[in-house]
Amino acid sequence: MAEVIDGKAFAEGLRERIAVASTAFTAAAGRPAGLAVVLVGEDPASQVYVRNKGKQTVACGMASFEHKLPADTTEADLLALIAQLNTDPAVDGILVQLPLPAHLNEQTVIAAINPDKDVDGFHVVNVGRLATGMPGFVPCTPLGCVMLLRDRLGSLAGMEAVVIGRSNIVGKPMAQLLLAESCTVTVAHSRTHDLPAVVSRADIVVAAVGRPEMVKGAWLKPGATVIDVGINRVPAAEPGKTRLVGDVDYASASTVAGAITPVPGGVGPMTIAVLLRNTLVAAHRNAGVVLDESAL
Ligand SMILES: Nc1nc(=O)c2c([nH]1)NC[C@@H]1CN(c3ccc(C(=O)N[C@@H](CCC(=O)O)C(=O)O)cc3)C=[N+]21
Repeated sequence: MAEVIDGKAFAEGLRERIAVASTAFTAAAGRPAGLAVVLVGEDPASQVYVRNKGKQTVACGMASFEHKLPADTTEADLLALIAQLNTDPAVDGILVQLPLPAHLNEQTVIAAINPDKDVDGFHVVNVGRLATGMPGFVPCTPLGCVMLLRDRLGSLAGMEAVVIGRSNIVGKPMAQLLLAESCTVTVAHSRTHDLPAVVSRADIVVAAVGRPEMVKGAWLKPGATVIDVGINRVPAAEPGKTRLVGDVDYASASTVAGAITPVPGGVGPMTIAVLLRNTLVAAHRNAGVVLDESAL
């Protein structure tokens, strides 16, 4: 049976290290690091995530600024808020919760964020920095996945990595990060011919397609390390209830893989912990205080 990669426990440890560094930052800078989270609309799942982010931000000794805007907010009003946060010296990181309501253009909104406060790493400037190996901000979910992989495998150099999914927020940055770790990287997607054959050569499989339990154990190379980014709510056995499953069929995959992240308790908790890490890094850069990033 595969070893379970406990992302929840790893994220707790990371948050403890962040809290220590955050206290030191507050002493050195004379103010805490600050994260502003902007939520447009009343999507219940988004409200839960935003609340959790706020709680964990405060628990790590940082300041949390929540901006909840009505679903019919105009683009001009949202851009005005972002402009204000860009110049607010108490705000080091800005996160605009996605997806936005359909009348708001996500690319326009992300482009308005100061790249040096873009702790999600979604701004084209940070995408370009990642692609060219310059320091910037890396999207939280893929960075959390690489932390789990490095913790389990040490150097990833030379390994065959297959990323399933090519989204801007997970698949593409994940591929860039694995390339920077000197993996041989394949990006598979909905148009890939013979996905099982592609997956079967992977030492590392990252599933980020948003299709419940799509990746089967029989596709895997025995001993492979499997990172499941999927968070899918599906009907539970009990009528009217739902349960959370990943993009990987855990029951079959865990009999073939060497190690696997569970859902929940795998990649999800890492995403928020890395967001706090990016915010603390942003604060040090913005305040000109030196941070030993290896301590995180
Ligand atoms: N600008 C922006 N940045 C984001 O990073 C962002 C976003 N928009 N929009 C929504 C998605 C989703 N997301 C998650 C964060 C934590 C968990 C998480 O902690 N999940 C737990 C529990 C899940 C549960 O019980 O519902 C787990 O997997 O164990 C999941 C999903 C961040 N997102």
